[in-house]
Amino acid sequence: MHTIICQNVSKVWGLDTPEEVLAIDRVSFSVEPGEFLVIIGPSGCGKSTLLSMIAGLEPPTAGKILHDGEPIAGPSPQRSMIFQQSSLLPWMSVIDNVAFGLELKGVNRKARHQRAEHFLKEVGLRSFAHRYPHQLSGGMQQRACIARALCLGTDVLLMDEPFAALDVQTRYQMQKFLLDIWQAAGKTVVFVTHHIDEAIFLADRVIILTARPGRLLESVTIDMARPRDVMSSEFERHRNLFVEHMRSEVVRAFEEQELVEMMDTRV
Ligand SMILES: Nc1ncnc2c1ncn2[C@@H]1O[C@H](COP(=O)(O)OP(=O)(O)OP(=O)(O)O)[C@@H](O)[C@H]1O
Repeated sequence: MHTIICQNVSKVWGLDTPEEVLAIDRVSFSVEPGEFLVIIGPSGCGKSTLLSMIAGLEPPTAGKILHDGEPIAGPSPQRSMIFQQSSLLPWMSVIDNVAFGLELKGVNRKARHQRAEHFLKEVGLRSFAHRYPHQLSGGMQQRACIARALCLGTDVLLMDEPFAALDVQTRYQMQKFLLDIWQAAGKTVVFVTHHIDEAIFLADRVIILTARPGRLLESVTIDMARPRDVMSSEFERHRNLFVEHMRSEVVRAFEEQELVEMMDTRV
């Protein structure tokens, strides 16, 4: 069985208002259990919109989204979102943040701290358990968010440009770290980025969306062995293929943006 199925999914923001925007247009794809799927596309093409519908934070305007065969009717602990900015609660220690989902489920303090400690160790943050989020670096905060999702026993990690705010070195370390965690934990990952190298480095398969409205342009399987060498000719071949696929879409997105800005500034 597929873990996630999107069938002819569309999303219109501001339906029947002057601000109506068709963000996603009849997109269909599925995600296998344990697959690492990356969604890529030009700015504003609807990547975050699609992810928030899979998370159950927004309903589609048309079409169906299923998780393990069941229609997604709202958020669920089985699907955890990880955003560009850490969503840790600033007034709670790291361990309380990681254990927070279990607290909501009524798990007692000792049991939830034991489980949270296990996942903090997995992400290399055991010695930071009693610090507060502002005492952690950006990369460490994102690792704590991943630990929180794993601690909750989530099936599917939905990641919306989670490393975009990090410097290049930390971003690379976090990509390697995420692959290790994904391989060890056997989770399904749906990861949004507009960074071609990040997509090729991480993905089993990449879905490319067109400029808005986001439609499915291509689905590309990345059949390179891991760990992937960004300097290899094989990586370069994939990079060129993606640049080729995306070039016209990026130009289209940019032209449309310019047009919108021109209309906005017209008196
Ligand atoms: N909550 C919202 N209300 C109204 N319109 C929205 C909302 N969220 C997104 N949109 C619009 O939907 C379109 C797609 O936006 P979305 O953020 O999904 O794109 P994206 O591909 O994730 O962009 P980026 O790569 O720049 O983050 C845009 O035109 C955006 O203005």
